[in-house]
Amino acid sequence: MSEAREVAAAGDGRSDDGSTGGLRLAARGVTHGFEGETVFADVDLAVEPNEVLAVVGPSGSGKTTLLRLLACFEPPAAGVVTANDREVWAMTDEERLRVRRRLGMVFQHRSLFSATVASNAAYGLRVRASWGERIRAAVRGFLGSAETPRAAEEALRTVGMAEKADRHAASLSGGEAQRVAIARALAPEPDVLLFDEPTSNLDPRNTAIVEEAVRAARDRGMGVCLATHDMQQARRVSDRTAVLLGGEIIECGPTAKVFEAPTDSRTREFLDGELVY
Ligand SMILES: Nc1ncnc2c1ncn2[C@@H]1O[C@H](COP(=O)(O)OP(=O)(O)OP(=O)(O)O)[C@@H](O)[C@H]1O
Repeated sequence: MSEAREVAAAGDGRSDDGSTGGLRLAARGVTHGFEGETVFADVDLAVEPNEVLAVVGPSGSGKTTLLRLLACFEPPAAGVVTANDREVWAMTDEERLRVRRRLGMVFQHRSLFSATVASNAAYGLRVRASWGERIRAAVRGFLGSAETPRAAEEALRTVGMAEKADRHAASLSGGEAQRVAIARALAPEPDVLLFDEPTSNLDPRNTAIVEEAVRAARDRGMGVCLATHDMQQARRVSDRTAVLLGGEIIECGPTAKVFEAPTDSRTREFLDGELVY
């Protein structure tokens, strides 16, 4: 069976000719916690193609934990995570890996590799390349970053880091490293982006650059799940907002509606900064 057919048979959203359709990632009745303590229970949430979904909530409410479950890092304690309606933890390791390769992720404790900016940005492209491409690239010196693939270059340009492509990652400021981590996630054109506080280290100008990159990714058809405690950021970039509070999603809907006419009184209090957890 060809790889395209195998993938189509796995039902992860790629069509028979190998082209990609959208990927819908969802948590269904998900409960998770640590050391006997429940962080959240019975969470339902889906990241649709072509949308930015913001997950907002106070520190410690479980935003990172939820993103890690959607990223298939670990199975939930209860409930299921699905990719195009297939339970990811019922898939074979190979099928799940294919789903993960369709995700672009930036987590708070991101770490760049000890290599140049260009090599970091090209990482996802190297991982996704077929063995034949990898061998040809290695022969051309691509793996040693002698050449930056166009998609990596483009992603670096998107976050304003193209001029620093030859710099070593260790020499970057925190904000620059953050932007390179974002370029690394964007370069392979994933179907879904999972961004955990992607602008926490950035000044207003660079925050605006990243927010524009998020909108552009959405406009190219990607689904973006953005965890943030910056309410104004959620308002500026997201199409839908989910409020994670007190161990549950208390509200999820169009961003304008959540901000202007929330159905749960705790949402209003949280947005107004009156609810302290
Ligand atoms: N690996 C772990 N082991 C034990 N407890 C954990 C682990 N990861 C997270 N927690 C706990 O789970 C809860 C939720 O953490 P999480 O990082 O998901 O919250 P968050 O909403 O992303 O917070 P922040 O906005 O501060 O990043 C916290 O109480 C945290 O201490």
